[in-house]
Amino acid sequence: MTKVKICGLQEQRHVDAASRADAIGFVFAPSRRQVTIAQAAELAKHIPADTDKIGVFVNASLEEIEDAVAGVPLTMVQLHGDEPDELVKAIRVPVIQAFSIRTKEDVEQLKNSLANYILVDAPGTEYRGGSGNVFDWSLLDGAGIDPSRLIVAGGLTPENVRAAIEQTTPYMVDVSSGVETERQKDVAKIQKFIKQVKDDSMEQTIEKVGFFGKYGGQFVPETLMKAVKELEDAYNEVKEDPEFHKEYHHYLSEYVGREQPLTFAKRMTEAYGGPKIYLKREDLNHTGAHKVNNAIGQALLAMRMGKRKIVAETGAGQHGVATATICALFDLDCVIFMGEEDIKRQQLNVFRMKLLGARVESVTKGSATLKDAVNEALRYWVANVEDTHYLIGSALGPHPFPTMVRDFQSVIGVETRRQILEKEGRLPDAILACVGGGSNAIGMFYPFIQDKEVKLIGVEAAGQGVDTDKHAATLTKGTEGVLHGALMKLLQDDAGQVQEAHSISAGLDYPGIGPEHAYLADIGRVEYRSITDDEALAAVVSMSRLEGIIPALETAHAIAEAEKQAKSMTKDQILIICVSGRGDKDMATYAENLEGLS
Ligand SMILES: O=C(O)c1ccccc1NCC(=O)[C@H](O)[C@H](O)COP(=O)(O)O
Repeated sequence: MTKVKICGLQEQRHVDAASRADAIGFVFAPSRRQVTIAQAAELAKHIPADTDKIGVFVNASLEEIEDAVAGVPLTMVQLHGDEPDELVKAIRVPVIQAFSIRTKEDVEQLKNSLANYILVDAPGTEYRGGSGNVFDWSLLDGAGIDPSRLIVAGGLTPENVRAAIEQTTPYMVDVSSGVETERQKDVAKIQKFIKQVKDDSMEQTIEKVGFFGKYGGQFVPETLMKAVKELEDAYNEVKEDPEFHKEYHHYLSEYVGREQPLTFAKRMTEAYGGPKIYLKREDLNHTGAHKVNNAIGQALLAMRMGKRKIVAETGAGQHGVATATICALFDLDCVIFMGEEDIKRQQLNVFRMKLLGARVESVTKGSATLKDAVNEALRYWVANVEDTHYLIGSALGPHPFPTMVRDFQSVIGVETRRQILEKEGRLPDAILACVGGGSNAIGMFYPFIQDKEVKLIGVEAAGQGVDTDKHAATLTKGTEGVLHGALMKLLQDDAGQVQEAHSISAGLDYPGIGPEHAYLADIGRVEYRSITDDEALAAVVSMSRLEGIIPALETAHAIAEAEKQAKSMTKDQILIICVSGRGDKDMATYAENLEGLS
């Protein structure tokens, strides 16, 4: 597959956006994109170990180049000036030599280069490179350049890069200007460029606004349409705003306590007898679960929109607690809808929300669980839409909610990807996460979607068994239907009436599934399995005793499936489990169901 280099990066959020690129370029030559060695070194700390860090120079001395190679450290050097062969030979890391292409003669000349790689670019305008101009690719036709040495640059964009690859079949493509808006790097364009190169019809379908394949959309009443569109516009704006990202990451680090470790589970690894097992520790977040990653992002967005009132739903209470916490932090008015059944199961969290200043509204309609809480929260939003933001807790609801929640939760997968590369020097063989609405899972999976060698497994709640009427295994047993503003897979009867879901875990007790999961299941990129209540409870005991970590009931579903998966995996393989939350909230359920535990 053609590799991708994103050049001229100067900010952390752009490095994060390029986390799936094969190479990052730092410009040390005079340029508006110029960075110092210290700046590049700081950014390089967050670049995965297997991503090349390439320094771009124009007629620099060997000493200057060596300082940067050691200081960042750089894994390659790109020469964009008139550097002599002696310099190329003296550099101790692989060298890329850039050539401006105007004529066939220019192409002939570059063949004499002693560099490991040859970069073909349009002639510079303002500086020696990064001009944003395209050269005539047909000049390379039949030139006999070794494709394994060829890097194509010059005016590439997400729109033309596939055509460039088809025509020139290079080893790597390189872009700078084409992923910028008004001379600044643009997160969405960086991600789109990488997707276009690395794949494929799948991701292009995902990008169809508001839909994942056929799933998703905005199936909302007329009265909500204005609010949904307003939210969509506001989110599109903040996505590109460096100040917003800075603020978001500030709270993640200073308030939530990120980044969270990727812990090697030594005793689980030994006990399960298969692959090396790592745990992504979302349980260590302030408030005890992954939910807070999304709550902070959406609360900041609500304030940008001038809304200081928040409504949310909660199932297990984790999202309710996260939302109440963030509302206390930002002094926002907060009302949380929670099913009466869940209120009984999660007394401790109900009290936490109240202590934090939120109003908890009990929902008695329907099965009095998560689905009904979402219904009521949506109703409340319709009635109060002028000054209230609906802070949805999972990757559900009308567009832009599923995309927005996924993006805020992707911090899980972005960190995990970097951490496993640092620890093991390679990507894992399998990743598991529990799935209710699907927010921890999509946040974990999304940064790995293009890594086809990584098996992604979502674990649903089989309750008392998928062949009973007491389960929440939506992807195993569901059919297409609309719920809470989106087309998804649902548990429903022949008349289209939504059926009650069941799981011992309130957070998985939902009859639908986020639309992106429905799509990923259809195309086979993610495999979905299900685990019963009893299997989950057994996994709670197993993990508590093997690792000293008491998991949430939701998380326990992923752990139980990990034990099964481990049986068919080998010792040289790596498996990662997303520990979406800790078990404190479930103590009453554990005490009741694990009575007699010796
Ligand atoms: O980017 C610069 O400002 C720059 C200045 C001096 C020498 C090289 C420079 N950039 C190199 C690159 O960014 C890429 O190798 C390539 O030229 C990108 O071209 P484009 O996509 O057309 O911006």
